Amino acid sequence: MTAATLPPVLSLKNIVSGYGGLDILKGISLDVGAGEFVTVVGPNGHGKSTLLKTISGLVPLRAGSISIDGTEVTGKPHTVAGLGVAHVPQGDMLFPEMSVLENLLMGAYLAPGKAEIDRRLDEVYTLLPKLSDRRHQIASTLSGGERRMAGIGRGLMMGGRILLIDEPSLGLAPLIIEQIYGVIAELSKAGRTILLVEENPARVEDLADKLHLLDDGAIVWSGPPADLLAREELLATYLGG
Ligand SMILES: Nc1ncnc2c1ncn2[C@@H]1O[C@H](COP(=O)(O)OP(=O)(O)OP(=O)(O)O)[C@@H](O)[C@H]1O
Repeated sequence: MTAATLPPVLSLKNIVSGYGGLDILKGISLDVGAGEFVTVVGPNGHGKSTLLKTISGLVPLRAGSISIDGTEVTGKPHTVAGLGVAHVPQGDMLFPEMSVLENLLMGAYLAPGKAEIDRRLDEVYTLLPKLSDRRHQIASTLSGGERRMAGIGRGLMMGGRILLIDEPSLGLAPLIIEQIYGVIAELSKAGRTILLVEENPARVEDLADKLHLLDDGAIVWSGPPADLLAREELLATYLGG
């Protein structure tokens, strides 16, 4: 079978979710193939974080379906994590009084045993050597960039093949954003499947295979990042520039 005929590893069909009486996602469909890097861009508050939380089961699905490797999932967080989906949430969500190592180990709560935990830890330290240097440092004393790396490292400790990454550049200085995207590019090159949400399409121009533009809980445009960046009218209408 060629790559084009392989079933997607993650497939969303008409998903609807929200909070209280309000639907935030209003029927989203998208596929992510094995090893693909897909980005969803859109302005603040239009449902990007809700999309990732719905996939990982943190926000209940109201309609539609989510499939992983062709099998529909129930949406319970531990079930989704057990299928290899790791969520790197916005704002790191580290345990501030724990060390880097303790935070990383929290990510491996579903790992089958110590040997597998050690294997994942080695992999994280190889990819993110700074975390190895700072393994005994308390998380609250890390810099913003180091915290973001620890958040990504904890996601990798979940053993995820499919990474859901929520606005990794949020609140970071430009140089640090470059470093974080360098790490994400390495993960992609190493074959991880990535679904990332971001406000700024230029950040993923050279990285993403496919980009979806989200507006008010619906996908209004899909294509390669360079095509969106060339469409000034779309950028002005949906992203304010
Ligand atoms: N727990 C919640 N309860 C009620 N409303 C919520 C909750 N979380 C998010 N919302 C609302 O859902 C909408 C979409 O929020 P979401 O965080 O998904 O957007 P976003 O595109 O990721 O924006 P941002 O980049 O600012 O995080 C917003 O109007 C937000 O106020």
